[in-house]
Amino acid sequence: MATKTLEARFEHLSVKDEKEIGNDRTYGKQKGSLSTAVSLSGLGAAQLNNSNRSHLLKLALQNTNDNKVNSMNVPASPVRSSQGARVSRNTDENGEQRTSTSLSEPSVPRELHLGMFEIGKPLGKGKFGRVYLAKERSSGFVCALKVLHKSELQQGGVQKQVRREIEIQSNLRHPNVLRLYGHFHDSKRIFLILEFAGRGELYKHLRKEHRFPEWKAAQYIAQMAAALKYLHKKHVMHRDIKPENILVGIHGEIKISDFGWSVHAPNNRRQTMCGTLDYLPPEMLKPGSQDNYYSEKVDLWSLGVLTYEFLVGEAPFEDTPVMTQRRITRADMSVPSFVSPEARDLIKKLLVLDPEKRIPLDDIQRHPWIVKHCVKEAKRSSGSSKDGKA
Ligand SMILES: Nc1ncnc2c1ncn2[C@@H]1O[C@H](COP(=O)(O)OP(=O)(O)OP(=O)(O)O)[C@@H](O)[C@H]1O
Repeated sequence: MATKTLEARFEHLSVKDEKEIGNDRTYGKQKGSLSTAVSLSGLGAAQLNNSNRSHLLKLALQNTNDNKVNSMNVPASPVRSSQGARVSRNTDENGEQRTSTSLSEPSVPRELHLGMFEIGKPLGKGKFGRVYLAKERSSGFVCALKVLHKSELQQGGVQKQVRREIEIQSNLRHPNVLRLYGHFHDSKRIFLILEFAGRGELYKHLRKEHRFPEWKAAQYIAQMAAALKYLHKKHVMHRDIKPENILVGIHGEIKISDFGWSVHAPNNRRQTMCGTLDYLPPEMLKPGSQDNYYSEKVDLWSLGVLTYEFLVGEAPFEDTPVMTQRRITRADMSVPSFVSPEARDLIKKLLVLDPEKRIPLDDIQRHPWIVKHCVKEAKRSSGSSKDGKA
């Protein structure tokens, strides 16, 4: 089935709650033929060996289906969310209020639930979530399923950020922004159905290559500029642009991810590698700076840091935490001589202390360094398609 059709399919699914789907319950034993029990806690089945796994997962997911309550029978009172999506509030038998969000207005509402997905290999683990490759059973649509434990979100005090991430990301549609197709939850977990980024984290590619050649860096920055232009037009500022928050699609295209996490504790790897401050713009370091003291221009500063790190292999203000802060507030950095004059020019136009004086996104797309590498690439690929090459 064509991708477009499959995506459309997700857009028309309404999101409903489940009763105890995949609760920390042990499956398998009740099916006498199996001696091994599968716990779906944290989708722990991923730790099973391959021969058992697919069969047991099938059984476990089938079981969750058997236990599913048809929540569509529960009377609901529709209200509007801040994003204009229709939100229904139902009360379950435990008195727990459950909320379901309809992303669009499907003529025949369908619910999302774990049983719709075949769970594959783990893709990674974040501070609060585990991410699995998954396939929607009826369409074969491949996606990434992110599982967040409500108790962990609560402990970390990040429920609001997750809610914001869901609200923001589910309304974004751009080739360089990771899609969030939908979400659902049970009493313990929240499941996010995400676009699968086949080539994984950009951060890992950068560490492996140490630094990118100029043509590659320029193409990534052009894609970032296009994505940020789209986001800023929608009044969304990312505020946490860094290689760890960028994924790579199957065709090598970048996908910005991690929305609504700007106040989220930074990734451990970066803490241990080079501190947590590297991408912070000077206006966010000012004492007492609040959300409303800075604008979407913060993303331009981070784009400058990103351009530098792509080309040099390390961030421009990398130092001890105190020195990094000091150097950021003075824009104190030097670009190594192996970086081309055009790239250096763009970095210097982005890493400007006054947010209003940073080069605008439109001008980035017209900058000689971007034009040089992206036009060449466009010509190369149109030439190869004329030749009938892939
Ligand atoms: N859509 C996706 N496609 C492919 N891999 C993914 C996808 N989403 C996440 N991953 C992988 O799973 C890992 C964990 O992702 P997750 O979003 O939970 O955490 P994170 O953003 O890396 O870290 P943190 O939670 O600390 O911000 C990622 O680092 C990435 O390797």
